[in-house]
Amino acid sequence: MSSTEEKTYDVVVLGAGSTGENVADVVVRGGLSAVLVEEHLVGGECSYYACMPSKALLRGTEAIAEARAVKGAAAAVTGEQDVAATLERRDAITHGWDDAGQVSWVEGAGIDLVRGSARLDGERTVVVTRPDGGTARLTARHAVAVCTGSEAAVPPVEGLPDVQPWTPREATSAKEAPRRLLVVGGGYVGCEMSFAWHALGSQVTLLQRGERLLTGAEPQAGEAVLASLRDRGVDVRLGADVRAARREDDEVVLTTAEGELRGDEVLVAVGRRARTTDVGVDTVGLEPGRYLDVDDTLQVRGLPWMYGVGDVNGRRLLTHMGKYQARQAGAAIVARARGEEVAVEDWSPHTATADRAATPAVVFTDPQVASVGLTSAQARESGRPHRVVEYPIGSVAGATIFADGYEGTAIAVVDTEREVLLGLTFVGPAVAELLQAATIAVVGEVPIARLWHAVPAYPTVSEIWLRLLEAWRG
Ligand SMILES: Cc1cc2nc3c(=O)[nH]c(=O)nc-3n(C[C@H](O)[C@H](O)[C@H](O)COP(=O)(O)OP(=O)(O)OC[C@H]3O[C@@H](n4cnc5c(N)ncnc54)[C@H](O)[C@@H]3O)c2cc1C
Ligand SMILES: NC(=O)c1ccc[n+]([C@@H]2O[C@H](COP(=O)([O-])OP(=O)(O)OC[C@H]3O[C@@H](n4cnc5c(N)ncnc54)[C@H](O)[C@@H]3O)[C@@H](O)[C@H]2O)c1
Repeated sequence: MSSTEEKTYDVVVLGAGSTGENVADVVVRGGLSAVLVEEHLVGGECSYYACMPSKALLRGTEAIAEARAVKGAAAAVTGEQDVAATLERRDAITHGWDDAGQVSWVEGAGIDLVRGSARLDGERTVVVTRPDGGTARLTARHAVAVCTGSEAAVPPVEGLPDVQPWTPREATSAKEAPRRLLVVGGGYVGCEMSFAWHALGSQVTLLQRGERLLTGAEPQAGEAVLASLRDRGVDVRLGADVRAARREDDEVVLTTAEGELRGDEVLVAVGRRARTTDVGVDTVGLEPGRYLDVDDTLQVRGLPWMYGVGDVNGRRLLTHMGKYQARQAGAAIVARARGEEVAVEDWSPHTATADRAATPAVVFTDPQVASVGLTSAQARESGRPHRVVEYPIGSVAGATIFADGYEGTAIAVVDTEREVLLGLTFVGPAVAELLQAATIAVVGEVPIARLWHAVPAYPTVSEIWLRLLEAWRG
């Protein structure tokens, strides 16, 4: 495309993260033309600075812990983790931050790609400033899908921006472990990165503002993760109030209510904010910097040609949910382009109902926390009649085989009126793989009476399902 070229597509997608790629793929499969505009790496945060590198940093430690938890196998673990090799494996998993593989997938999928920074310029129009300074003007016949994601939020702490804190990007791509790492925020990123860098050699201090870690999860999850972090030597301070930050030579100094803390780096992991500041949303009457307000077909309210998909709408900041929304939004865009009816009811092919009712998530700490649907607190707030059932996972035969001294807990929230599951949380080693069965039970609203026929194979950890049913029956 020459620097002045103007081009029209059926669909223009801003941002080629995991969400944008999927929107483009679905609409092209539906017979529409699509272009993706990307200013950094095709594949987005997940591939290069989030899910993939963070899990790569954690996996070695997890594999060692699994072997150490089995008498006999433990004897084979005679050394320490090879930190350099773990970082090399992380680098291989991120393809050295080179997106050539994803670019070739985009080409193979029949999607056009334009490199550069995209801004809306009124209805259905996007202006791209390319790396060479040239511009391109793209017009959408049917839809503009804004999939520009989110970025790290920085709390209003005096001096914090000046100390150049690590964001999750630096925490997932660092080339070596800092000797002392201060972590502000005890949510997903703060907990996962505290485990990772502690195991890779850093002395970690984790500062969480509230009285619990992982505040959105069942309290048992935060308690188990807290105990495990402290047990392995991470200094976790709850109720921490970071008031100021400064650099002194090579040190970062944080001032808290309890005094000063010193580190070599500070990771700020206090949540995200929408990447809508420089996307030209003001040219279509929206306020920059806010999450896009969308309906269940991911259409921006009041702007029927515009969709906000993935992190940028703030509904569920998870890769798999962004991709799910992309499938639903893509199907809605195709249907509307064909003049077909779009089904707006729950669980239709065009709506992202699971965002509200059945979002699965895993925190990859040790223990892992795997959850779907409502927690007990959310069930309480919803006012639905429900009962909470809890059972220790360590007492099922499969867990005894899996690891000596397995500790974990399963919590089921049951709708007492309809006798279906509203939500499940598993806390324990390797519980991530229990989650899809739970997601199917919640999404399918499988009656408890039928779940008795879903017999878990013996001796697997899935036997926890049977124990939960027995606990429910009493
Ligand atoms: C440390 C960390 C670990 C995580 N781990 C997990 C995990 O294990 N599992 C999970 O499900 N989720 C995880 N997440 C969340 C996950 O990374 C996000 O939910 C996901 O990446 C969102 O995808 P997206 O495509 O919506 O946005 P992004 O991946 O942010 O993609 C947006 C794209 O838009 C581009 N862009 C932005 N503005 C413009 C513009 N103006 N012009 C052109 N291009 C633009 C960006 O460069 C980017 O490539 C993690 C997040 C973090 C921070
Ligand atoms: N495994 C995964 O799926 C995974 C991993 C990482 C991130 N994510 C996604 O990314 C999102 C962002 O993660 P995150 O950890 O940045 O946010 P988060 O919302 O999970 O946690 C932020 C935490 O920071 C605390 N906090 C806020 N302000 C603070 C302050 N000034 N001082 C100290 N603590 C403060 C909050 O109480 C909260 O517990 C997550 O919500 C999740 O959706 C997912």
